[in-house]
Amino acid sequence: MRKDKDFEKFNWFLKKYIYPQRVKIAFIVLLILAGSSIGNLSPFLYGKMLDSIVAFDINHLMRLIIIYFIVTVGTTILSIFEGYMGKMVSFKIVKSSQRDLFNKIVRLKASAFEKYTTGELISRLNGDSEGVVSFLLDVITSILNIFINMSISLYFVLKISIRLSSVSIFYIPASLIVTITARKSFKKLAEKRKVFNDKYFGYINEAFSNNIGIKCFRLEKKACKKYDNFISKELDIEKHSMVLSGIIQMLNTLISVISSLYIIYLSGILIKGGLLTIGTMVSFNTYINKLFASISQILGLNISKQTVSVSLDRLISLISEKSEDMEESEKKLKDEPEYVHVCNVSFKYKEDSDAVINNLSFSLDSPGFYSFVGKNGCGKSTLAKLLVKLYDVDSGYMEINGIDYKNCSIDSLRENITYIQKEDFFLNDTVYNNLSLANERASSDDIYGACRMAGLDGFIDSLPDKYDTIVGEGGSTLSSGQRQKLNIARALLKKSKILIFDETTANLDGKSEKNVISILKEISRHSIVIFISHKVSSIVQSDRIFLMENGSIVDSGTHEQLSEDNYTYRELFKYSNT
Ligand SMILES: Nc1ncnc2c1ncn2[C@@H]1O[C@H](COP(=O)(O)OP(=O)(O)OP(=O)(O)O)[C@@H](O)[C@H]1O
Repeated sequence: MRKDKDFEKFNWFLKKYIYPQRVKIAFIVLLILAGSSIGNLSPFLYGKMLDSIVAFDINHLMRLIIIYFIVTVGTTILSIFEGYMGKMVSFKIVKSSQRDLFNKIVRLKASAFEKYTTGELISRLNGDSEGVVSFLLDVITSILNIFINMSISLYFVLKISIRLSSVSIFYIPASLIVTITARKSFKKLAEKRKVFNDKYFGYINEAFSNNIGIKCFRLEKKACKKYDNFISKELDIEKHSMVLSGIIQMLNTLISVISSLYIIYLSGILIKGGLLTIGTMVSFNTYINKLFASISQILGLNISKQTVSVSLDRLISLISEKSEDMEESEKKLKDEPEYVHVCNVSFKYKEDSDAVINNLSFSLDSPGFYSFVGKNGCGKSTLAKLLVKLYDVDSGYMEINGIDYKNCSIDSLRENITYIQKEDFFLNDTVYNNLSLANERASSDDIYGACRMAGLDGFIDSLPDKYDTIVGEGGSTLSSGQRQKLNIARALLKKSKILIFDETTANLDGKSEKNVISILKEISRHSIVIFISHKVSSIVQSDRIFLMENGSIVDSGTHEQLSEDNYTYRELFKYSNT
């Protein structure tokens, strides 16, 4: 059963990534075979040269030297060419599997994304496929060669002396026992190393991306100490690996030494009895070593398979995660959306956690400025995420323009709903390119116009390279208010009929907030604007405010109505100024 599983996963990888390169791989195999067939002549020639020296046949020795020189140069040229081609093919296969993995990762469902840390994903993307590809290519390109080497060596070994070849009766079973015993330990070690790498990359990513927090809380020492802990854990793994390799190496050396000494002892007896020459003894030694090297290569591949199988499991488990495109539904929004209905919706992030959205219902049937307010953690942002189908509801029903969310294509939904999330989303690119992410079709004039409306034109003009200024990783060179204004400009560029803003005015100064709200009010004349905020000054002009508590909507109305009728609402904004 286990074997079948292993076969299945290796077969899957072979078919998907190695098979498309079959012609080049076949050519590499041919090069290897040609190289090793010529190379196999060397020990034979060497033995003959020694015998010519002993026989004082200098003319024959000269001929043999010339042939030996040609054979050596020829094999080297073939091996350089084969090495180059091998690297190219391996690069292509690794990159094609990494491309697929990257495509998969960026399309993972938000819920699947939460299962892995960033470091874990980086570790799987970079570390796992390379190991698998190099192992499989190694097997494919060397297996034939190994068997040819084995057959040729075996032929010469048996031809030179059957009595000397009896050493194999000890060597082969002894080596097999060592390999089989070592396999399990190497697999366990590989699993341990992968888990370590995931945590290590996760920590590095965390430490670098939180560098300001680390500075502010004076955590540099702690951060370095934690890094030292990682080093000592890695050292433990390395030690374990070295001890294991050391033991295996020791056992293999013992097997080899015993075999060699046995050969020398027996050769002595045979030479004394005139049954063997010094030259043939040297040739025999070289061929038997080649034979043993081929056997140990096969056994080595068997051990590597255990390590690679761990990498392959990790690749497959990531590839088999649910991605959004796997669930892409057929129904597309034909027209621009005009209404959204949410009926008795409930949702929890994890199976075993409490519901974050509880029997929530509301309808937005016409353009307007709709605000969602409530205490921290009451589920406002979660609701926004459900509205763009980042998560699927557990129960209840959501529809947009008559299409059930369950059947509505994610592409068409997100094309028609602009969601400006609370967390910043900026690439380390120019201001211009960051803006055009919202709408690739937007012209320069559209982009300049949107920035003017968002109150950004003065600021952008003051930048050294204006719109070509690089904003830094995550927009780190911009202030939080400037980032929010850029987000408003993005929303203006996307021009959709439904817009969701999650705390988009939280960091704006009074004047900028007023400007942004008046723009959004203007947009809300023909679009549905959903606005999440803790600032009463941002929501006071809303056409309707939904008050949320524990994942449900408990009341709704205008600011005046709620202020008058609802105690919770009054308490919520008790300390805010309008
Ligand atoms: N990815 C997640 N996985 C698990 N739980 C989550 C996740 N995101 C949010 N939560 C939990 O869901 C609840 C609602 O969070 P949500 O962000 O929707 O609240 P909110 O009303 O927007 O809060 P705030 O006003 O503080 O922004 C919280 O208890 C939070 O801990």
